[in-house]
Amino acid sequence: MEKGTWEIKKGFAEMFKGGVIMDVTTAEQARIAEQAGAVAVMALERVPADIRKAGGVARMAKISKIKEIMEAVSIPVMAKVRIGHIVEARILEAMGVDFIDESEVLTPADDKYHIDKHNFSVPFVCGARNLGEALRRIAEGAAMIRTKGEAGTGNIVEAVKHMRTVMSEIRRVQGMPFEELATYAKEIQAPVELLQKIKELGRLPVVNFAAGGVATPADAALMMELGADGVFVGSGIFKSKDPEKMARSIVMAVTYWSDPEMLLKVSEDIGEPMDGLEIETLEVKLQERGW
Ligand SMILES: O=C(CO)[C@H](O)[C@H](O)COP(=O)(O)O
Repeated sequence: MEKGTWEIKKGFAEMFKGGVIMDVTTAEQARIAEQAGAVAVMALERVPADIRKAGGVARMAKISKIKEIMEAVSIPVMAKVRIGHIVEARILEAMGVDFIDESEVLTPADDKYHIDKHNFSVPFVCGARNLGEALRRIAEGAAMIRTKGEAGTGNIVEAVKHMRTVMSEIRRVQGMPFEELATYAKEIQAPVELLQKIKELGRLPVVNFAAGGVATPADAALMMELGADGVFVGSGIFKSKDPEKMARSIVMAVTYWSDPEMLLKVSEDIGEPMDGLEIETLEVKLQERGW
């Protein structure tokens, strides 16, 4: 099969729809994620709550760590690179990871430019807080979008804000006559061709997951209710008191997000969720990285 075409990259991301992608830092965590029913894992050095706590520069995970995770599971393995770090991305592509996340959770390598993702065979996912940001990333070649939220806080409010923003901007585009699209494209700094596509499809042209701050099964189901195609969870699982239970319950909640009886059942026995942080108290907002 031809490798690395736009259709293949985009189609691969579509296979994750309705699923949960879990951040993992060890082979052991990757196995927990796979057994819980994650559709993919994201290899990184530390989960966002720990990155936030430790401060300093957060980079691509150690090669040995990523290899260990790739060997431990049969589901796809994603890994993060710093925004604009072309070489970290080339290294991950050479390793054969399945997907790259050009992520604001790591310290940016470039304060102006994101990676030209068309230059890679491996597909990329990128974060966005609004439609303009999502479309700029897609124009650069991202085959999947995730709303940013505020990673590592266990606070769902920013994830909700970003998903609601993207969805309401899509609805606005749907109602716009064609002659207004060019001006709106200029306003949100997005290519007009992509806005035309959105008007046609009534959604983003790639899969859009929610991320950043999911800490309970109810949080995960809320993001599905708001229109997410699936959910990324990191700290919410591995900073909870019982990661195995929490991972399983979050997967169930994403599958049965519209069934309150089922949500009640899967929310009953999850152990203690991670501690949460108020957004107003944060010194660093990861969501502000990238543009
Ligand atoms: O950047 C990500 C998506 O790839 C993180 O996995 C996600 O944002 C995790 O956030 P949290 O730790 O709050 O669940």
